[in-house]
Amino acid sequence: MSEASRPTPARPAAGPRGDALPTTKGTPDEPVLDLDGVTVVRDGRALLEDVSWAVGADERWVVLGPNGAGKTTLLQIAGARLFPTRGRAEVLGEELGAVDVFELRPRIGLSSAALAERVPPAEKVVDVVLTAAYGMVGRWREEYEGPDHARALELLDALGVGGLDRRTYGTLSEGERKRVQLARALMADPELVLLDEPAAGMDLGGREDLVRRLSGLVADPAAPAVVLVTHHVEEVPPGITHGLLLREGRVVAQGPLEDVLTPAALGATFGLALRVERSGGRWAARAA
Ligand SMILES: Nc1ncnc2c1ncn2[C@@H]1O[C@H](COP(=O)(O)OP(=O)(O)OP(=O)(O)O)[C@@H](O)[C@H]1O
Repeated sequence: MSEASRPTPARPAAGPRGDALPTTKGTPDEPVLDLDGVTVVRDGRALLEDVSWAVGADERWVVLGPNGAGKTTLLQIAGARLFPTRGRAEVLGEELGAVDVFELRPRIGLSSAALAERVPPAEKVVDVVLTAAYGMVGRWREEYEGPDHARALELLDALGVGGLDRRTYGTLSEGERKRVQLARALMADPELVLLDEPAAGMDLGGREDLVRRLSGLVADPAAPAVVLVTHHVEEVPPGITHGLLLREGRVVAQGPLEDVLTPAALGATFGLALRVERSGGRWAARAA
């Protein structure tokens, strides 16, 4: 299945080896995301209500909220997969509704459950990553060049799944799939990286390893803007600079992370009294 009517190859840049995630930052000085009064209505119900939010090119955001808060819906707007019912959304300087989204999407690295479900189980792991260079899911008749193949292998390696490139996607564990999805999100040298619950389904060791690798990504000044969605403050990697809290489609709080991850704001978001602790750049929350 294809995301784009005409595949447009991206030009990935070579990056460092090892633990570092090879990425290159985009150029814009303007916000990579600029939402103004965004409302999304389905079946007469507002899934997002009057959301105004700007993400700068140097910022790394986490979006937190309970089940059904609208986090994925917000990421779908940010990924140019969904249009607002009301309000205005600019992604990478382009207004949704006034731009060809098929040209916009290859500039965005998206990792989401919806996209993952579209990967054919028989697809080779390296191809799951490679096809992102063409904005596609599922290999068809594209010709991939040597540097693209090398970059896909490099990304798989950097995410700790370097030995799985010849396996089929359907044979991977959930944690392995998450890593492959992340490699795919970074493949096309995106200007904006959107990660929807990247640690969901991972065991404790896998989660900690992923948080460490994501921390390396968000700490890299050369990396693009990142927006990470999660339910758990424990999954917020050190280096995340800003937070947005959502409840029932509305923004409860947004801003610098330390101002947002407070017991009051998190308590209002999740609907219970919380204790919040920070240690070594990591966060933890439990019922008070
Ligand atoms: N196409 C749709 N039509 C109607 N309702 C929808 C549609 N898509 C999502 N919803 C509803 O919108 C609400 C927000 O969904 P969304 O997936 O954005 O929440 P979320 O914060 O990502 O939730 P979770 O943490 O459980 O993944 C949910 O109640 C969901 O059932």
